Amino acid sequence: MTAVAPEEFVGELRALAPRYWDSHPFHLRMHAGELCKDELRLWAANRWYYQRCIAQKDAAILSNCPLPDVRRQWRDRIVWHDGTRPGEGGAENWIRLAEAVGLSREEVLDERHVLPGVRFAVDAYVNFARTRPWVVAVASGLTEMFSGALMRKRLAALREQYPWIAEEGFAYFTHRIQAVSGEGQATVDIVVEHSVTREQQLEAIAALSFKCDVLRALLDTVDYYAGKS
Ligand SMILES: O=C(O)c1cc(C(=O)O)c2c(n1)C(=O)C(=O)c1cc(C(=O)O)[nH]c1-2
Repeated sequence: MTAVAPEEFVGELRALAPRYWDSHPFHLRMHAGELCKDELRLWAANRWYYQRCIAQKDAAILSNCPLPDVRRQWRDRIVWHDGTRPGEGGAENWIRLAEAVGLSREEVLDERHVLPGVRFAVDAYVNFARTRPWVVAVASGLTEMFSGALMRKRLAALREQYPWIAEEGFAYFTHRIQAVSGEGQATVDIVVEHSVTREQQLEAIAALSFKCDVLRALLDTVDYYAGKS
């Protein structure tokens, strides 16, 4: 099988957009202002588990990647999430969002609200990055092609529909929206450059599809338990 041209390959990756979680019923209810405080709290506490595992996922990619040029770029992601000192970084900003919706730092960090299905889905993502070739693991992060638009929509909806959430709580999104525009393109460039054969291209497409399943599984679980506690 011969590899398709880069534009066609990127088109195939983008064609997975309908599988992305932006159209998940839980997100639609969030954007419509239909979630109660407890449901937003459940979401924030469970998304925390995703946020805290992303740096480990990225470290797994780093450890499997033999190319200094790629590693140099990729390590910035770990710094972005962890910050350079305690009290900074994306993960910390997620905790501030959780606090703004009414959770204590302690109950976020001890993961008492993290649901089994969420843990399984996120752990599968980290294990994927640990065990698959580094470029395939990088491709699984290509949901970033779709996340900028979703985060902009979410930020506007949260400000408008849930005015009781203090503005400090939104630092995660305001920072992430900026980061993702650059990172999203950089990820596409790495995947295109290093997926040379058709088999590698197909593996990258399958990886993105897997990641869409991870995100959907996470939100299916939250949606199932929302309003039940
Ligand atoms: O809020 C969102 O909808 C959303 C989605 C995604 C994504 O599509 O994977 C990420 C993020 N946020 C995010 O904040 C983030 O740091 C992030 C890292 C990754 C990744 O796979 O490496 N995805 C995402």
